[in-house]
Amino acid sequence: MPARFPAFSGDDPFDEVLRPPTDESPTQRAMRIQREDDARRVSDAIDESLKQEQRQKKRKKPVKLLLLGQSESGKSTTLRQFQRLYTPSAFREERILWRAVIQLNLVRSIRTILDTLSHHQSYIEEINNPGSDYEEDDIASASASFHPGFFDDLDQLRMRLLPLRHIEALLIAKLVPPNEDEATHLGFHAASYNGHHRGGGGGYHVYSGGSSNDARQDQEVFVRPGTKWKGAVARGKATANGRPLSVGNTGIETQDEPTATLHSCRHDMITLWRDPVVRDVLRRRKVRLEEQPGFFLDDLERVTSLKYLPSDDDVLRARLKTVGVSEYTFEMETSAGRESGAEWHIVDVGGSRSQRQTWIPFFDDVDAIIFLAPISGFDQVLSEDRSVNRLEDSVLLWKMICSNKMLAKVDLVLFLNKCDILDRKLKSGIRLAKYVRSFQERPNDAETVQKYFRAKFSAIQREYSPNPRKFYGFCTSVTDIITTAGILASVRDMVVREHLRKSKLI
Ligand SMILES: Nc1nc2c(ncn2[C@@H]2O[C@H](COP(=O)(O)OP(=O)(O)OP(=O)(O)O)[C@@H](O)[C@H]2O)c(=O)[nH]1
Ligand SMILES: [Mg+2]
Repeated sequence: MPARFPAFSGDDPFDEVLRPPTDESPTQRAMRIQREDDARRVSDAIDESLKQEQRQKKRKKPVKLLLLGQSESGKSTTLRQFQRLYTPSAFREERILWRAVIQLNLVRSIRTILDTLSHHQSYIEEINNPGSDYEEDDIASASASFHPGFFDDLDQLRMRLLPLRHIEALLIAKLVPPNEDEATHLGFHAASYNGHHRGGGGGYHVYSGGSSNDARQDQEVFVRPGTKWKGAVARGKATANGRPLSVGNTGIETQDEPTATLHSCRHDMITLWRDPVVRDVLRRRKVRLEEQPGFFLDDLERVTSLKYLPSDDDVLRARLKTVGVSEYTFEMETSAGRESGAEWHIVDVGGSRSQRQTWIPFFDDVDAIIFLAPISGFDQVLSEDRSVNRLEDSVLLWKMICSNKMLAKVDLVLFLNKCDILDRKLKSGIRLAKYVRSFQERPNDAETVQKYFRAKFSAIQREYSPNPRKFYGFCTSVTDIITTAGILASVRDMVVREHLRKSKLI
């Protein structure tokens, strides 16, 4: 085959062109050297500016943090803590928008109490039925705390609390976008009746009547992450000509109706929650509202006041389920050492089982993962699958994350979360060994239990990680402002340090 180009002579083809002319005069030579020096200076300046740009880019590359864990593990709460600490003015401005969420949490707690009482009442009716085969002792024990007229009083209370049904619908319409179909049942609800309610399922419903809103009202309220729902609530707060605008999808809200109604119902709600008989029924039916997310019954007076503005603590304790995956981007507002002003992307995901396949695209280019394992859930089941123990689910998820090859180089931060609830449970006499046999005869106190879990989760990390990596474990209660501030500051410093180290290696 003929060669397309003449054979390469070995001489530099540019030599001929660039070589100084042989007949160059001294003046021409000086001018040429001057030109070449100028050109070199320009070229060096361009090189330097390119390098600067590159350095700038490396420095500007945002810190990317991914929050993972099962539903209700505390991911969104951790994100709120980051926002509270590092973008405090934005967090403060948004507090009022959480009022609707907290009001809904409260209304739902009241509904749970009334539902529990209804079920207990129908159980009593059933066991008292002449044809029933219940033992005398069962009957006596189930009815023990009821004084004559209790159920009549309860019926009247129910009637007076009827407006809460409308308020619940209003608040849901405000928060939940229309046409959303992913939602779980109010997990706690089903749990409370599971294995207790032997009656025919009848009983009264908390609120009379039925509507197409009933199905929505039985679901756990959720939002797609981002600020859309906040926009909807904020629009609801806007005023035109001094008059409040209609809100959400219903257009039926008048003057801040939820606040006014909750205020007018407050005495009845307080009576219900403080009643020793009601507490006794909740205890018998193992309904531990205090341990449930979005618990505000102990703050009824404050939360139902007409001028209620959620505190930081309230915002952290509010419950709003996440569906979907979203990146929250913010610049650290406060001075955070050298990294003040750095851009952070924190990815918050929905943790329920149906949501987990949406996590994978976010595994790319992550600096660190905070994995939340709520260790207080050792005696609970998932609300989306009641055959699965929560702790077991967390352990399996942790194994999956540790062994995932895409995440092999990502640093892992583990939050063994909800330690405050764990502590209360252990103190109330619930024994870990009953649910985790390998715990054996160890002392059933918070310190030993936390140490045990820490060792187990660390061992999984070591065993399942494809290669050694940085790993940090903390025992947390992410609703607690003071302890969490310290932990997040450590996490921030650690993540930033590693981020810079990796940027320098690029
Ligand atoms: N007592 C207590 N409550 C907590 C703690 N962490 C979170 N919570 C509460 O638990 C509830 C659930 O927390 P979220 O942050 O919404 O959970 P999540 O992981 O984002 O859940 P999904 O959005 O469903 O995936 C909220 O009401 C929180 O206030 C904790 O350490 N202690
Ligand atoms: Mg969430």
